[in-house]
Amino acid sequence: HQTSKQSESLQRCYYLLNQTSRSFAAVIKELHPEIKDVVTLFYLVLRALDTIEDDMTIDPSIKVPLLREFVDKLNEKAWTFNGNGPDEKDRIVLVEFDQILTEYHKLKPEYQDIIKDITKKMGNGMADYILDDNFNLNGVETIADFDLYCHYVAGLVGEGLTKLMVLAKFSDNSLAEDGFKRSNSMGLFLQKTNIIRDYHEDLEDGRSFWPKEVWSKYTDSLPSFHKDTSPESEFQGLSCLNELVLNSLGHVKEVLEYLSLVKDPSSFNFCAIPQVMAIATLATVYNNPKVFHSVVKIRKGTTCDLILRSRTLPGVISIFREYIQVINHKSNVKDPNYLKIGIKCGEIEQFI
Ligand SMILES: O=C(O)CO[C@@H](C(=O)O)[C@@H](OCCCCCc1ccc2ccccc2c1)C(=O)NCCCCCc1ccc2ccccc2c1
Ligand SMILES: [Mg+2]
Ligand SMILES: [Mg+2]
Repeated sequence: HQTSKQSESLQRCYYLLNQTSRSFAAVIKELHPEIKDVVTLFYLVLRALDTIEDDMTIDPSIKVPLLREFVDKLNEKAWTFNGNGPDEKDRIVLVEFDQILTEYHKLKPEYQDIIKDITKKMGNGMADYILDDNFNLNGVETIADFDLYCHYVAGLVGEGLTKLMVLAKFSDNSLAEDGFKRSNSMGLFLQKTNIIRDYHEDLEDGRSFWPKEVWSKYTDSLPSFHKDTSPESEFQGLSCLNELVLNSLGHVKEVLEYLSLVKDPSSFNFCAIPQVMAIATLATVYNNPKVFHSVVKIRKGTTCDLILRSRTLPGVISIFREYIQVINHKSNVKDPNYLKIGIKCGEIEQFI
């Protein structure tokens, strides 16, 4: 008879999930049993790939081929990697990658194929955007680069999740019939919010994903927003930050359209909660000079309130409306993008 007890390796995978992402672990565990395991493995495989990308102690000449070939490890039975620096925060998912492989090989072939396809594209995309130690090679230069990099590391996750949910019959086929435009926006909204929020932390790690096409309008050197605390430099930094928030708001319409098409309640919560955290984070970082000196996070109490209110689409929409208002009211009339941000907020209010 079928025992309900999870295998040792599956239990270990849930341990690895909890160790590497409190926020996503909480929402993934909410999912229906039919897709909870495959989404957990999808997360762990991509987090392992990202742990290679994020590790600045791995030389680019090693890292680039490792990223491009990572997808081939999914054909192995027990591959592991111990080459991360000692301080790399999620190194455990690579050290214990054999546990993930054991469970990955038990998945239905069509689930394995979705994970493999996304992993291959993401690994090559990350490799295309590797910086060497003095910010050269092909960093994120233009706004098109910004969108493409975020497509590789987050938009593709949305695409893969949509394919998994449609295959498992937890979402309308219509989510997979827009060329994954809305799925892409789900990832870009989250990733762009993180990139804006992580300005200081990323520069400390020796990297940045803020597009040069934007920041070069406000400074000759991106670290100046942190180093130069003069009012003039702070004003330039805030104008740059606010322009990136404006760019991120361009995804809100498609995010809300996507959420309106997710029918299964557990899948809705899984999709809605990260987006609601993101709009709250965007409103908090908007016009906020603390971003240049620390990672600005939303308060714990706010998080609990947001989770409770985002169980239904009207609840999610009311949260977005509220934070769009916050951004509008925080706007500085001297900000070069003052009018554009007012228009964008107005457009979103019309739409919702
Ligand atoms: O190192 C870190 O802790 C942060 O790394 C960031 C970075 O390095 O840029 C960065 O790493 C990106 C590369 C690995 C992606 C791993 C991932 C994340 C969330 C998932 C959720 C469900 C299933 C699979 C998932 C896979 C990162 O984690 N950014 C957070 C935003 C990515 C959101 C992905 C995403 C996209 C669409 C979604 C739609 C619905 C629900 C969740 C969604 C989640
Ligand atoms: Mg990362
Ligand atoms: Mg990364």
